[in-house]
Amino acid sequence: MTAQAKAVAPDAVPGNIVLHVADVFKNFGGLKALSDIDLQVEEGTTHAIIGPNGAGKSTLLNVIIGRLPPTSGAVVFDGNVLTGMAPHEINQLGISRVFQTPEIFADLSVLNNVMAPAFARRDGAFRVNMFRAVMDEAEIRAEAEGLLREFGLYARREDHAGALSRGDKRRLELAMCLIQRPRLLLLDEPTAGMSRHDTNTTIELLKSIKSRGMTIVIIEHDMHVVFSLADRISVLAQGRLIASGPPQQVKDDPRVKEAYLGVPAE
Ligand SMILES: Nc1ncnc2c1ncn2[C@@H]1O[C@H](COP(=O)(O)OP(=O)(O)OP(=O)(O)O)[C@@H](O)[C@H]1O
Repeated sequence: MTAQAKAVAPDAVPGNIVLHVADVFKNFGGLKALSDIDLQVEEGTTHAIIGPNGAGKSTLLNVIIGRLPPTSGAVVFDGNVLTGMAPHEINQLGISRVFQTPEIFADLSVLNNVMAPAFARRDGAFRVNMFRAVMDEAEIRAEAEGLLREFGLYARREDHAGALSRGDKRRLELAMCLIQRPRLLLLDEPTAGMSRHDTNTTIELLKSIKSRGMTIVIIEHDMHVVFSLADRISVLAQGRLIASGPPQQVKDDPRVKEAYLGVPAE
């Protein structure tokens, strides 16, 4: 059976698995960046993907969002095989990604940055959440302002987004994702380069997003962030998934200690 067929077989994917990375391999020439990755993300959970530098985390994220085709295997989201789809089609299905380098419109106001994705969805650029087609500008503005209040950016709403601090830009990008009401939020090192204070603010924000039942996949180096948020942790090392499970189980796994500390597993 092919990986793709296996991924969509009804008995292979339990009902509450929203994302299934099924037997994915990714080679760059002779380099095996990902080998035999099988990862399942349950709806409503926060699933962290961790691993030492060069383990394959960014490659995995890029395969999920369609920026890189897998060499073999498939990614299935909510019953849809994503493999072969363009990144914007994957976004339309309800997957939003917050990038390491915030992708915002620097010359637009903070408020307009948050409103822009909602207009795009309302005006037909997005297929899902069609109820948004009836939203008028006042409703979109009210929702955007609400998000900015929650994210501590309301006072800056008329400022150019380019003038925000690094931490505020990342929170703005998060608000731009949330106004699209994604079903899955992918976070690529959301606190990279942040001060401890900014990191803690972002953790609290993500906890609040998580408490609404959002499914989150997070790639993160900072273990304080990982253990503050994750319900499940999957560990990549040299392109292979070496452990996956609840945080304490993963923390105690000798293979994980070996991957991080170079201490041989018993
Ligand atoms: N486009 C590419 N072409 C060739 N090799 C690549 C490419 N992208 C990544 N690699 C290689 O694949 C391996 C996995 O890289 P990847 O960036 O996915 O790791 P990572 O876990 O995200 O690392 P880091 O934590 O340092 O960002 C590395 O050996 C990297 O050099």
